Amino acid sequence: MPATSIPTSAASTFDVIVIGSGIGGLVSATQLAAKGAKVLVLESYLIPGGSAGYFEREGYRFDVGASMIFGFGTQGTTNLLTRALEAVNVSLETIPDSVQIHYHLPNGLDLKIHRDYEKFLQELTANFPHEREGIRKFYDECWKVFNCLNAMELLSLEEPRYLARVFFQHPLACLGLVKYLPQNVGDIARKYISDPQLLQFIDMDCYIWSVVPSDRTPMINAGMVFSDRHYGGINYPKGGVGQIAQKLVEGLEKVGGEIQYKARVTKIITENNRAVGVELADGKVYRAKRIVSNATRWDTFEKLLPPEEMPTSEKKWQKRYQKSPSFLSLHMGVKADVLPVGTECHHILLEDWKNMEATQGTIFLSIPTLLDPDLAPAGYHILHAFTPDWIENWQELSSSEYEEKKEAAAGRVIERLEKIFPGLDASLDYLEVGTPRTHRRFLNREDGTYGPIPGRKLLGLLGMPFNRTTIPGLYCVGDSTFPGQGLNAVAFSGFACAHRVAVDLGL
Ligand SMILES: NC(=O)c1ccc[n+]([C@@H]2O[C@H](COP(=O)([O-])OP(=O)(O)OC[C@H]3O[C@@H](n4cnc5c(N)ncnc54)[C@H](O)[C@@H]3O)[C@@H](O)[C@H]2O)c1
Ligand SMILES: CC(C)=CCC/C(C)=C/C=C/C(C)=C/C=C/C(C)=C/C=C/C=C(C)/C=C/C=C(C)/C=C/C=C(\C)CCC=C(C)C
Repeated sequence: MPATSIPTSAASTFDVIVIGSGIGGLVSATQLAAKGAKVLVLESYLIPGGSAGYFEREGYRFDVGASMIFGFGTQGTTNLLTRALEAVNVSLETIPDSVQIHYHLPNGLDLKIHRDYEKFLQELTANFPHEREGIRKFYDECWKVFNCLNAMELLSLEEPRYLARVFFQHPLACLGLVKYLPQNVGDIARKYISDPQLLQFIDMDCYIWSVVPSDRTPMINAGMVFSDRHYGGINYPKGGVGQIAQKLVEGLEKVGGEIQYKARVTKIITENNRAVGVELADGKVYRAKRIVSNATRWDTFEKLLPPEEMPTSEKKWQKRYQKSPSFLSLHMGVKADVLPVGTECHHILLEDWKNMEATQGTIFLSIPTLLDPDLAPAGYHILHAFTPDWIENWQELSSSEYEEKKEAAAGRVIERLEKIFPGLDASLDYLEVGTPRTHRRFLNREDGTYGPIPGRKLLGLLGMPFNRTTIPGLYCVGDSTFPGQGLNAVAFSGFACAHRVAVDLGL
């Protein structure tokens, strides 16, 4: 790779530069700053958080992405968001949700995932009484994975001394994880369950967070999600999801780290094939001993580095994993009386199983104001509906065609939601529609993707890369690293990345 010379006078030097302030980037930055590293975070947008950011309109505070948050438990080791905040002496008030999801599925299958595990099993079993034993065996096996994870300190799997230590401290838990790392949920579910509709339900229970059915969803991740929803539970941060990033930044600055906004990195600078600095859109240059990219792997290796020099390992990864769809999002403000008493915060709507993975098939709906009413004016609620969609469907349109297409698509989503909330359309006070183009523009994510998904059935999590890259000095963090999408998942990647970088820096 050709060396780029950096005028030393224009360059400031740090131990670590983190490109992007998504939760993966911020956890990594705070961990490193807390260990004494001189850290600079460069964020292209005006506020931190990335897909866990927020925006305000007419008295409403909307979460940019999903409002269903894992990782805020109080016990064990898997409550990584709680731990990340604690590490920099900050905390957040959270509001527990007693139901993870209310499913509205084909053939009248209507059920809730209760925080209470036994209550959830009872409700599922009431719908599939002939599968009573299989249901318990399957979900109990997910607990085995979770219990292994929840027994040990979660750090970098690329650090041999840590691996030796956890193996010595928790040999059975480690061997349990080694067993599950190459497995997918679907294969385990099929060991115990044969009812096709119940298997479809388990596909959906995976799809809503992994964006793929159970046979392509890693068992380790399902063990986390299917158990932690009952153990640590789903807890909403008071003030909105955006508070998580705001607090992490507060903590980062408290321990001496620095963040700059409107600082778009356009280039990772290499010298003798080693990452040594970054260049911003305004021409500024910063140097650091280590560079951590919280941009997606596609953005990192195709835009921030010369695509023609992409390492072979990345090319191979791109063959195994593809970009998931992005979303069409409707951010709505509605009159409160449209929601019947007892409405849950999160809903999934699908009318026909064959559309589960289709474009604008499954509808995800969050109503965070049921947990934190202060996010909307008195007497109103926020409804955030989103449904998978692809960038290709929204390109090459004139601005009037784009607006018309958004309006028509939003109309269809609202019409479908009327089945759960009759009168929704008439109760609308505010509506803003985002498309894959919006996600690409504001989140800086190639094609607005939600993250990587296996292009075909893979061996569980074994194919997901850790944080080091083949370019010395360059690391990746966030959802295109092990273990993938989800705030608690990218928080893990942040801990792991910081651990590996800290060891490499001798901290
Ligand atoms: N309920 C939930 O679990 C929930 C809610 C919201 C988000 N999420 C998850 O969060 C994950 C994403 O987290 P993440 O840590 O991978 O990152 P992210 O994509 O959310 O954030 C990356 C940040 O990097 C910035 N950035 C990108 N390129 C840049 C550049 N060249 N220069 C400067 N800044 C740049 C972006 O502006 C963004 O703020 C997703 O998997 C998503 O599902 C989950
Ligand atoms: C030593 C030896 C021998 C060995 C070793 C072994 C080991 C130790 C291993 C280990 C492993 C590990 C650590 C792993 C880890 C993992 C993890 C952490 C994972 C995690 C995961 C998580 C997840 C996946 C999460 C997710 C979530 C999500 C995505 C969410 C989302 C949501 C949404 C979208 C929403 C929906 C909505 C509605 C419904 C509305």
